[in-house]
Amino acid sequence: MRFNFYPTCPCSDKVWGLIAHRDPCMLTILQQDSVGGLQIQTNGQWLGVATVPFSLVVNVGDMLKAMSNGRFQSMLHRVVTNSSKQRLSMAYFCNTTSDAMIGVAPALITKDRPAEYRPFGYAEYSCMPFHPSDLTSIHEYRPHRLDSYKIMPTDSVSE
Ligand SMILES: O=C(O)CCC(=O)C(=O)O
Ligand SMILES: [Fe+2]
Repeated sequence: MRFNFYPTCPCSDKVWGLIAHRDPCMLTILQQDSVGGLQIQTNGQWLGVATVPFSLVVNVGDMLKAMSNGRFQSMLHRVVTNSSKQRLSMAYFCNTTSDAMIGVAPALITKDRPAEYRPFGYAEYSCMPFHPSDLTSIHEYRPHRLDSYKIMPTDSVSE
């Protein structure tokens, strides 16, 4: 569980509350107050997540993306700062144990949709640094950390 406190920021056009990232866990259950500021990236566009009273935001993490063979997407998200209102959010991260091996659920591997990821340890994954561009060029495309475990289709040899 993490409490995120975002103080008011006089340079809200230059400072991120939280830089763009994907959650590394299975699922995040987020309670946010009414200030707003959470944004998700979809089709290259940043969209604000509405604040709905008494509701929770459920965010898919990278582990669920891998286990579902990409059926569930872990969204890139960030938080912008606000020059006049402080903000509070509470994130509950649903995690595997740190020694868990993560793999695509066998029932979701088919001939038409082979496993997209090789098995990996959650501990190794969660220690992997964010891509350096996370800290510099927020707007650029950056590879997904899960891509390190992607199974590349082998070129078939034609006769
Ligand atoms: O504060 C928010 O709305 C998002 C928090 C978040 O993305 C996180 O804690 O991973
Ligand atoms: Fe997050």
